[in-house]
Amino acid sequence: MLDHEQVLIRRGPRSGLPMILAVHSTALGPAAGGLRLWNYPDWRDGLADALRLSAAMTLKFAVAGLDSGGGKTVVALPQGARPDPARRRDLLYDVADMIDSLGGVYAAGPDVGTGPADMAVIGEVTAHVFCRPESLGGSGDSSPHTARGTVAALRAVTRRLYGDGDLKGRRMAVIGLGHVGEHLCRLLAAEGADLTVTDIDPAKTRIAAELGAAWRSPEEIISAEVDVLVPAALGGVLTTGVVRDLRCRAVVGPANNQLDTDEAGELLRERGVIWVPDYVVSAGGVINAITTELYDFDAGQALARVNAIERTVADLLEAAEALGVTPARAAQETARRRIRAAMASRG
Ligand SMILES: NC(=O)c1ccc[n+]([C@@H]2O[C@H](COP(=O)([O-])OP(=O)(O)OC[C@H]3O[C@@H](n4cnc5c(N)ncnc54)[C@H](O)[C@@H]3O)[C@@H](O)[C@H]2O)c1
Repeated sequence: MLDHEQVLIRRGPRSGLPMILAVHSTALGPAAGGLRLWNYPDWRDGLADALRLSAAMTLKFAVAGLDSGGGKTVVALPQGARPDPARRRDLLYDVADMIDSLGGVYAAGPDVGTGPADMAVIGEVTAHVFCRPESLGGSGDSSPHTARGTVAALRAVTRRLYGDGDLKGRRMAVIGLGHVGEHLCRLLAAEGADLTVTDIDPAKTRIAAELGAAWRSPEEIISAEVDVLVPAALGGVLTTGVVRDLRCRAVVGPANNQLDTDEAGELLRERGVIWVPDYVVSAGGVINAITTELYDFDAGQALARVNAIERTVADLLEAAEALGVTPARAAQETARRRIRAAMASRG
């Protein structure tokens, strides 16, 4: 059964590239979600990605308490192809026309392969875009807000484990010192957390030295004896093998799609390791962008919504315990309840 409200599939008239725009749900409000520019063996794999990612955005907004629905756009590049910089504008105009044709049902932001500069080009054609550069009135880079939201989630988990949300002296092991990871480590260092960090890029040891953080290899950090392991690199980090080796009390980070398999999720629960779904932890960036650009919140109101991730995570952990389910299942239930209530109130 098609779970989505609408899916547009087009060959871009200027670029010739396959483009998929999936609107999963507008039950809570107009849909939003990133534009992914990525390589796929076949354009249909891009379609599968757009369907999966747009449904995940519905969950993300519903759990975050935002009145937005899930959407996503994928431009499927052939394997090994790189977008031609001279023809990037063609590609972005093709996407912009597609977005504009929906008349505000869906707005796009950046995702893998795109950034604020691309949103500026899309904004030349349609108003339904967010995360344009700040110089153009957009909210720009979302990673500082994603990092801020991650700190809020870490506070909730720390309170759950130790009775208070003070991060001072708490041992945190951060995997990945990229855009989000570096901001996050700076915030955690300012709170007095005891940091261990890693990255595959040895140049990042400079950040560790500056913050007084211990450095481990990516292999070693998995079994570091810490309070919380914080994945902030790529997806799929939690395989069953990795979960068996964990010596932390919780895994809470912004990296997308952390669970390699459902089995790994079950094993976390059996081992008594708290895991909070990444789409809840990483919502700060999109919360800031959507609230400031699409809901006209001021910076203070947007920050309050990002910090509210602490309450969201605390509620999820409580519900999970009360129902005897994982936080992931509790998050899905929360989302379904909100969406059902919105649909019922619309009749
Ligand atoms: N940027 C945002 O606002 C945002 C929002 C939501 C989710 N996320 C997710 O957060 C994660 C980090 O995003 P980002 O924007 O910081 O990405 P990024 O590409 O800037 O940083 C990723 C970092 O991880 C490192 N890395 C890659 N593989 C590694 C490994 N195996 N071990 C250790 N380090 C490794 C890279 O060298 C890089 O420094 C991603 O999964 C992203 O999807 C980001």
